[in-house]
Amino acid sequence: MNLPAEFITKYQKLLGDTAPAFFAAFDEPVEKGFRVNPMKPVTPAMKAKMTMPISYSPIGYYGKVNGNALEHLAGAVYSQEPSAMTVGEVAKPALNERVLDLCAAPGGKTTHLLSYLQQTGLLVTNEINPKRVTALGDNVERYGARNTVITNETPAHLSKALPGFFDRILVDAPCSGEGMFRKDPDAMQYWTPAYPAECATRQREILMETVKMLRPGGHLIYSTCTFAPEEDEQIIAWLLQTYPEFELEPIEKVAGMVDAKPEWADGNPELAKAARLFPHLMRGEGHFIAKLVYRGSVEPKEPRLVRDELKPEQRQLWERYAKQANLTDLPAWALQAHGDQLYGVPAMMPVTRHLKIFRAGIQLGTFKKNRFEPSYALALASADLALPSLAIDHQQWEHYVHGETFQLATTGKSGFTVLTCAGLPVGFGKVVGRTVKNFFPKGLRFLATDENTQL
Ligand SMILES: C[S@@+](CC[C@H](N)C(=O)[O-])C[C@H]1O[C@@H](n2cnc3c(N)ncnc32)[C@H](O)[C@@H]1O
Repeated sequence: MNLPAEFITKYQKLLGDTAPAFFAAFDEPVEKGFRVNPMKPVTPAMKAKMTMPISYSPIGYYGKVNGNALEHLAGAVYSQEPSAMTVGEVAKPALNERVLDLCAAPGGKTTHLLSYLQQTGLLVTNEINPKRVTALGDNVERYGARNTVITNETPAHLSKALPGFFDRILVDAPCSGEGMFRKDPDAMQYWTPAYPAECATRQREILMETVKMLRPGGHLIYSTCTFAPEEDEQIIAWLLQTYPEFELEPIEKVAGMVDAKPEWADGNPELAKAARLFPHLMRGEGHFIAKLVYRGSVEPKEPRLVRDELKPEQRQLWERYAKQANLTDLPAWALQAHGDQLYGVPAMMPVTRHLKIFRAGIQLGTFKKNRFEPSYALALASADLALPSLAIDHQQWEHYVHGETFQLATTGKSGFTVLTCAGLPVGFGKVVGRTVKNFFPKGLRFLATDENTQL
């Protein structure tokens, strides 16, 4: 690979004897990986792929998955390069926490955090870029999350709205992306010797806002996919100098991870508690991760939480559907209607004004004249709910994602039914006699074949 000349000079100086091995790694094949969603069933095709476990993630495997496969479209697997998986493992939220993923699109780390929250607590997942937030929305929906609010905000607006609110914040910072050069050589186009320092300025600005959103005792996880000390050790050194309330917590170094390098910043030996992942030392593209605990003492005021906002007739329609669908023991939602759309907003979400919310919670469905039509998102989030369901085979699933109706061998129970394939909820169908009407979203339909949907 043709690495920029100044990049080579810089890392020759920094890495000394090990620089040749580091440069040689850029000519090795890209490492692929995938995570399994612990909130969904494992299909036989997944089982057959889960042969090379990643030692530091109980849900991570080496290998490639196909974006058109049933398992991917139904949110049972998520493609992620292996070194990026260390971030979710280090961040690992406990059940019921309030978590913020501040720089989240397309959602690799968000879906990893969701795997540990297990539908409890609250994940606010934010993406500043309005184009990228859509992909984040799609990935959260596929993953089947019922506890997530997606915002499209600047860190400054969020910190104003949610001061001292979070138990855990992940800042997977926008960076110079040196760890992406192998996967995406175009990333090198943006690189100049001055680029890491420019990114560092933005990273400090993001962190200044992040600090305002942590509660005392909360954790901050900072990560980048670059090797540049300006954006890694030097950012953490600056954070510790500027905010003495932060303490680094040690990250266990496994599978080739190494201590971060104090000598690449201000020499503070504490910095060695953070971790570096180099492509010549481990199977992955490269990352930097630091975990800090915030020892601030000012307890924030508890915010007012969201409440139901439904017209009586809407409540009636929803309750009628919920009863039919066995949704009696409802998840912790505030039910809110926006126009004819009903959302289940995580009950732990505070009331916020002036925030650009891309999606608050899960879209449950649409109010039609005198009835309620459940949504695709609800089907994908129903793996552990007792909604009426109907098993279809792979062939029927191929017809389903193409938008076709199909026939049952015998008359089925009428009404909206979650269709499952290999145990995975894939969307709604409406059974009328022997016909299953297709409710797979029009925008997602495609011509599926046995070949193009192989996991
Ligand atoms: C490294 S990427 C995030 C990858 C993501 N966490 C994942 O695992 O899929 C960094 C993200 O930060 C966003 N970003 C850029 N400038 C930002 C800013 N000033 N504040 C917050 N986020 C920003 C970018 O749009 C980008 O999506």
